Amino acid sequence: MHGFVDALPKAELHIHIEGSFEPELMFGIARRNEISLPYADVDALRRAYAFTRLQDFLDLYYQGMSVLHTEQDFYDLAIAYFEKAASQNLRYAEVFFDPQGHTSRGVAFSTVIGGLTRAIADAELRFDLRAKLILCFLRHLDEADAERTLDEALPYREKFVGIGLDSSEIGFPPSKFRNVFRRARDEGFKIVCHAGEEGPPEYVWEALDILGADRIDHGNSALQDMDLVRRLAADKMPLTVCPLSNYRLCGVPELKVHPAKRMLDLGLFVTINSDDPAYFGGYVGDNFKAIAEHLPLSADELRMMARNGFLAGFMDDDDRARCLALFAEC
Ligand SMILES: Nc1ncnc2[nH]cnc12
Ligand SMILES: [Zn+2]
Repeated sequence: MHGFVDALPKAELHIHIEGSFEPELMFGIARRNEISLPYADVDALRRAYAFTRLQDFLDLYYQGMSVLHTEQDFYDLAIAYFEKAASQNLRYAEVFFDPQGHTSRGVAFSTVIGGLTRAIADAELRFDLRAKLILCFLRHLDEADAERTLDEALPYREKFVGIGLDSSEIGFPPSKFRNVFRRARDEGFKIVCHAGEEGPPEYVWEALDILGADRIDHGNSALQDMDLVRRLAADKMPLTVCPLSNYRLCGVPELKVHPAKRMLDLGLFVTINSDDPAYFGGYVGDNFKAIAEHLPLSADELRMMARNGFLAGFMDDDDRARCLALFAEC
C-alpha cells in the first residue's frame, strides 16, 4: 500500500506555511536573527509538541513564527516545505499564510508575501510543483483587524487566490466576520473557512450560509448533524480533512476511528491534507499513509481522495486537466 500511496500524484489545499516550520530551520533562522527560543535545543522543542487541544498547539505555533523577520526567512520556510512535500509527490498546493501573525510584530506585509511568492516561483522550476496562496484572517482578533489586513493586501491581489479564516475556533464563529468576507467575495476571492475542527456544526452552517465558503477546512463536527451532511453532499462541498492533525490535537483518540472513511461512505467530498506538518508529524503523503494503514480504505477510495484534491483546487480548467492526466498511470 505504501508504494501505491507514494505513486499517487497529490494536491494539498490545507497547509499553513507557518505550520511547516521544522525545529531545525526554526533554530537556524532564530540564530541568524539573533533571537533566542525558550528551549535548549531542537529535541527539547519537539518534546513540547504534546497537545491536548487546538489552543496548546496555537500557542507554540505563534511562538515559532515569531522568529521570522526577513524576506529570506519566509523564502527559506516555504522552499523547505515545497522540497519536502514534493518528495512525497505533491504536485499542487494552496498554501495558507497568516499575515496578522507577522504584521502585528512589525513585519511588513510586502516582506511576507515577497518571500513566499519567490519560493513559489522557484518550486515550480525546481520541483515541478505549482502553488498558490490563500490569505487567512485570525479569528481570535476582531473584524476591524481583518478589514485592515484586507486593505493592506489588496495592492498584492494578484498574488493570492483566496481568503480563509483560522486560529482558535470555539467562541469565534464565522458570523463574526460576515462583513469582511462579503467584501472579499465582492473583490473576487475564493472563500475558505476552518469550521467544525473543534467547534459545533453551527459554525459549518455559518461558513456556508454567511461567509459563502467554497470549501470547508476540516468539517469533522458536521457528522453530528445529518441535515448538514445532506447539504454538504448535495453541494459537493469539498472538505479539507487533516487526519494527523485531528489525531495530534485529540479530535480523535485513535486513527482507526478517524471519520475520513465515514465521510466517504456518507457521500462527502473528502480531500486529505497535512495542516501543520512540522507540528503534527507528517506531510501530505504521511497523512495518506496513516489513513491507508488504520482505516478500511480501498485503493479506489485513496485514489479518489487524491483526485479530489485537484478537483477542488482553485485552478483553471487547463491546469486541472493537466493535473488529472497524471492519474492515467496509477
Ligand atoms: N489546525 C488549525 N486550526 C486553526 N487554525 C490554525 N492555524 C494553523 N493551524 C490551525
Ligand atoms: Zn488548518
